This record gives sequence, structure tokens and C-alpha cells, in this order.
Amino acid sequence: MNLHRTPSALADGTSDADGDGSGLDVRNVTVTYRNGHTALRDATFTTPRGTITALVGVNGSGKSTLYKAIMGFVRVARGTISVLGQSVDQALRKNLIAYVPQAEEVDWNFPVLVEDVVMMGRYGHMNMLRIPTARDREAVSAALERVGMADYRNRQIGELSGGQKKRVFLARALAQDGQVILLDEPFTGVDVKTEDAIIALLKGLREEGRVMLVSTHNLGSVPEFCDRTVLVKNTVLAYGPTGEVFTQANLEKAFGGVLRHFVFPEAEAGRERPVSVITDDERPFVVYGGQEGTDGQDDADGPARKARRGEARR
Ligand SMILES: Nc1ncnc2c1ncn2[C@@H]1O[C@H](COP(=O)(O)OP(=O)(O)OP(=O)(O)O)[C@@H](O)[C@H]1O
Repeated sequence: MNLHRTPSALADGTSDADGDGSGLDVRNVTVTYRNGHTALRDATFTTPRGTITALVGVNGSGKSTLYKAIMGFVRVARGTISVLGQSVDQALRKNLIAYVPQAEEVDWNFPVLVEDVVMMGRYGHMNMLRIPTARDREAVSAALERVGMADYRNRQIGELSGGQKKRVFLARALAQDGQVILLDEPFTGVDVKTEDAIIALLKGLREEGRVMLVSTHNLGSVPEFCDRTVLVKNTVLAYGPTGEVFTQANLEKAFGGVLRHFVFPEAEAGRERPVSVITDDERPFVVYGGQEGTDGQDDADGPARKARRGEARR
């Protein structure tokens, strides 16, 4: 767990379009809303390029506030945020930050076609008249193809299922060519197949060196695809590699009594270790004998996958 890293931003806040190779650097950030409520206090974490980071915390812990700060939607009262070695303003001007919203944030009655939603990702690349070029159209087609939604491009967005809508917003982030992609609870209301498809896509984007921040309540899926974790509770409680941060003790600190936590001390046939199930959601995080993650004695599917699919044996 790395709590005190050297800031990776360049001293003058500038660098080339791709940044200096550093990822996201949030340092001592405090956000106070107009009503005087301080939603985030002295929050610090850093995550490099080519990573997927889980943002985990209870409702109201400050995850969305952190996203708003990274997107420049709220004023940061204290602290600094550096995006690929640049200030938030510079990163926004270069379209480096993309956001995939929660379904509830969108007015689905607004009549707009799928391809138009994805084209919105290109706005920052267009001039003031917003007339799409061949390159913009190609980017939209490629993004829709990549998320498996090419056949839906002329459908109204409001007619799609929850999982399909999520994919369309992911396509918008891809069309934008965002290098830092903030995903707000991408798995809420999606089935396991779509979740797997989204995870596969995120892993591909990680290979391309992008930075993904994923807020999620699906604790069971975090060790499976998030190499890093940030635990939020009005501040950042801990951050770093998931193997170090995503522990039972830390989760209890982050969730307090909010988590449902079952311990099954009796060994199952052939098992000698207790089994803990930690969940604030229908897909739990399972701890075997105090060890999280993979279990050599398990079958090939592994406990994390079973947990995610709600197949943890009880
Ligand atoms: N515009 C606002 N004005 C005042 N307080 C706000 C505002 N937006 C959020 N808050 C408060 O700030 C705190 C953090 O809210 P935030 O939306 O960041 O939580 P969250 O972790 O994203 O929650 P969830 O998991 O429910 O999405 C909450 O107490 C919330 O009531």
C-alpha cells in the first residue's frame, strides 16, 4: 500500500499531449459544497497508466465527488489533481478525460439515436460548427463495433436495455479517445454476460495504457479485474495494489457495519479453513481462511469468479 508517493506531475504542470507517462495523481484534495458540507477531505491517491482502479466505499462516501473533482465540475478547495502530468484544465481541453455515467443521471426520454450519443464523444475534437468529418464517423463506427453495438446505431437510446445503454456510453468514451476513463458503477443492473464483456473491454483498454477508475459496489469482482483499489470514506482510507488494499480489515474500516459479513467456521468437506463472505451487494467478496483472491485448492473457476456469480458455497 503506497500512502506517500512523490508527486508525478511536472513542476510547471505542462507536458506533451500524451503526458509524461504518469497516470492520475490526486493529492490532499478537499471538496466543500456550497452548503458547507465537506464531502472529501485531504484525499490522496495515485494510479499509473495501464491500470484499472476500483473506487470502493459506501453510498455518500465521496466517490462521485472525486469524479466531479477530476472532471473539473466542482471546485477543489485545497490540494491538486494531475492527469497524465497535466492540470485538469489542460487535460479537459485535450479531451483526455472521459466519463461513463450511472444510468440514473441520464434523461432517457430525450429522443436521440445511439450513434448521436457516441458522436458526442467527438464534440471536443470538432470545430464550433460541430460538423462531423469522415474521421469522426469512423471513430464512432469503430467504437460501436468494439462494444458490440454496431447493429443498434440507428435505435433510440431510450429503447435499449440497461446493459446496452452502458455499452453505448462506453462507446462514447472510446470515440472520444479518453485516456483517463471514469466509470460510475458500470455493472449496476447488467447481467453477468454483459459484465464479462465490459471487463474484457476494460482489460483491453488497460493494455493500451489508459487509466480506468471504476466505482463499484460489486466487491466480488474487484480482485478479478482491478489491479488497484482506492477505499473512500470522506477521504482516501487506503490505496494501492488490490492484493494489499482489498483486505477484510480495510473493507471493514471502509464499510463499518454497512457490510453484510458472514463467517462459516465449519470446514466444508476437504477444507480446513473458515470461509468469510463480505458483501454490500448481491455479489460478495469471499475470503478463504483469511486469504483473499485465488485459492490453489479451488477448481479452475476460482473463488473470486464464483463469488461474483453468486455461486459461493454456503
Ligand atoms: N451538490 C451537493 N451539495 C451538497 N452536498 C452534496 C452534493 N453532492 C453530494 N453531496 C454530499 O456529499 C457526500 C458525498 O456524496 P457523493 O455523491 O460523492 O457520494 P458517493 O460515494 O458517490 O455515493 P453513491 O455510492 O451513493 O453514489 C454525501 O454526503 C452527499 O450528500
